[in-house]
Amino acid sequence: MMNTPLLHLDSVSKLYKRGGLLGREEFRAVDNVSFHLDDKEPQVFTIIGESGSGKTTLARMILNMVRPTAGTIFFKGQDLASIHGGGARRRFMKEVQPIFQNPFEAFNPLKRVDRYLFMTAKNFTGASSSAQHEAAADAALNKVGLSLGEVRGRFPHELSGGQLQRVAIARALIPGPSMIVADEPVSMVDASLRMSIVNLFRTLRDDLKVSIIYITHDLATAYYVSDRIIIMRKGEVVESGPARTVLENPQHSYSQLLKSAVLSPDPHGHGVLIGDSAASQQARASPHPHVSSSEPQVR
Ligand SMILES: Nc1ncnc2c1ncn2[C@@H]1O[C@H](COP(=O)(O)OP(=O)(O)OP(=O)(O)O)[C@@H](O)[C@H]1O
Repeated sequence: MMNTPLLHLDSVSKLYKRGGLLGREEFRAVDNVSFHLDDKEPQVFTIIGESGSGKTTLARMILNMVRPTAGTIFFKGQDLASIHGGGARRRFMKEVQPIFQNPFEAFNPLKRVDRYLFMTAKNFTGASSSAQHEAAADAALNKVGLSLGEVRGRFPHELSGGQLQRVAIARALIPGPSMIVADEPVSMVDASLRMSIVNLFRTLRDDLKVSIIYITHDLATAYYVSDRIIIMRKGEVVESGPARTVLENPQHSYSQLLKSAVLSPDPHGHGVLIGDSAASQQARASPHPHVSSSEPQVR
């Protein structure tokens, strides 16, 4: 018998109405998406696709911030639509934590970042003394390679984008979640630091048994970090499966285009991930390393 999945999306769609009074039409931002994450083995599950493919809408539905128009999302067997009231919401938020694209928007510029950590500890760990809140904040910061000493009293603008995104990840860890939904978490981070952030996801998966939903348009980090991948296009899943299989042997023409954008042929006819060579230096210099004018736009 299959055990209850951690997360299960069953034929999930989101429709928006578009246009003015005349010519108003329904637009499918997410179209009949189904997948599940196993409860036993934590994974980095990547949702990849170009701009407008519905990734953020899907993330918001998984976070229970947006209701699907059709279909059902289950977390540990519970239908998200059945979560009502403060207590139930808090229990869900303790289990499923978000990380957003721009840490400078996620933190109020006038508020010291350590306050967010203390508040999260206060709200989610049951600890009541400020010494306990500080200990929880420091422990979470240590998991992302920082310490309370480094961020204490600092305002967001006093940290780099990479540091601030680490603080956001530390904050997300304080409640002890079983899943983190990270929507484009590295696109505002300096290219040279991206790999260190996605590496962190693997550490969290292995050491803390947290499942990560990694939403991105960045093929290089996706290829490197993912256990499983779904590729979205215009709201639909066009391909899914183990990351290596999908990216090494894409079946769908759109996935093949994606592959050609991130892999370059080597003399033996195998694809080579843009890695350590001149190509990667060029990739680091460019905000969209996998995109060149002759290749598909993957944003
Ligand atoms: N609240 C809304 N009302 C109407 N249309 C919306 C709404 N939210 C998203 N959309 C539309 O749904 C489509 C999918 O958007 P979504 O943000 O999910 O895509 P995405 O893959 O995350 O793209 P990006 O990487 O640019 O954020 C887009 O065409 C967008 O304009």
